[in-house]
Amino acid sequence: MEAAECVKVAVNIRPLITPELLNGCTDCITVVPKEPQVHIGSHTFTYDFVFGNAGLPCLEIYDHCCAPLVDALFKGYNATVLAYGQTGSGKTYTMGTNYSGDGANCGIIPKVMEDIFKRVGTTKDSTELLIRVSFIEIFKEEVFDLLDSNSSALLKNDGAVQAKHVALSRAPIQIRETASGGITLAGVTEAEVKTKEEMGSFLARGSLARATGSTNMNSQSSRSHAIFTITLEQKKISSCSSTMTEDAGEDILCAKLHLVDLAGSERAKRTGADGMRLKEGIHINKGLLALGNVISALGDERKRKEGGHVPYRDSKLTRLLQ
Ligand SMILES: Nc1ncnc2c1ncn2[C@@H]1O[C@H](COP(=O)(O)OP(=O)(O)OP(=O)(O)O)[C@@H](O)[C@H]1O
Repeated sequence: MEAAECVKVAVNIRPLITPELLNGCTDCITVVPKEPQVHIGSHTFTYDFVFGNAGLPCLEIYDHCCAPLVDALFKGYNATVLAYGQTGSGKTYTMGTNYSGDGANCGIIPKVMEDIFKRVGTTKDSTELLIRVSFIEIFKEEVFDLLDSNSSALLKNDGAVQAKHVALSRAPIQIRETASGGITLAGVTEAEVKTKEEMGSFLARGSLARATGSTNMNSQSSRSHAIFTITLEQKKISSCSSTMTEDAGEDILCAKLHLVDLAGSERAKRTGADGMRLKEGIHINKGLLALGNVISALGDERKRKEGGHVPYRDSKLTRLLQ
């Protein structure tokens, strides 16, 4: 992959929602026709893609931004999709991390699942595949396992309210560094899945267990960064001559796709947050600042060439995505 292709930035403009229309809000973003460019007041911003409003149709986000990453996953490349934006801007909706398994959600993760299992169907005669998922959240700088089996047992009986309680009372997971410098999460659930439905059930279970709360700007605001990780291990079946082995020079090809729904950046004045919500907001903004610093350090070609410091250790979010 060319360096210039390593990071792509797309903006997805959501329509005004009912409470905003009732408050007399109007669109403040103008999309430049046929260009990936938007105007906000006197400022102009250019991205790789613009979806929604007068840009490309929202339904095409997956095809333009994520299908190439799923393709790369099957070729052994790691990739990350991050949804970043102000609280209430539509990150959870876009990623599909409010998945309930009823098929109504057309967010990015449900489409990734569909695409992966379509591809599995076409390679199963030549390749043995092992697919695992984990789903964690970083809430107030602590990492929690959204697929913790204790919470799933309670979920069956008591529904969402109980799930929220369990999510908050669980023991946090420790981040460990391996001898080779890799990052692992001690004891995190890594569930093996064989079908799209099975993967969907883990997404739905974790979505329900995630910490949410109400603020002035979003009645169902995510108070945590959520990371749904799909790990794909491929081993060629020896009787077949697979191009995979020739490409990678390895018998087993392993790659991860991280799908991240970040908590929204907030201004306490506008969210009306105080007490616990305010403390959550401070942690959220700190994590997002650390992420921004890491991305700028990586994006600075001169610093990168000089082997400049990348501040991964400034937050759990950046350590995990390291
Ligand atoms: N593309 C869209 N079309 C229609 N409604 C949308 C769209 N995107 C978001 N919404 C609606 O906007 C509201 C806020 O969306 P969402 O909860 O996804 O925001 P968020 O960025 O995840 O917020 P937070 O950071 O507070 O968690 C929800 O009611 C959601 O249903």
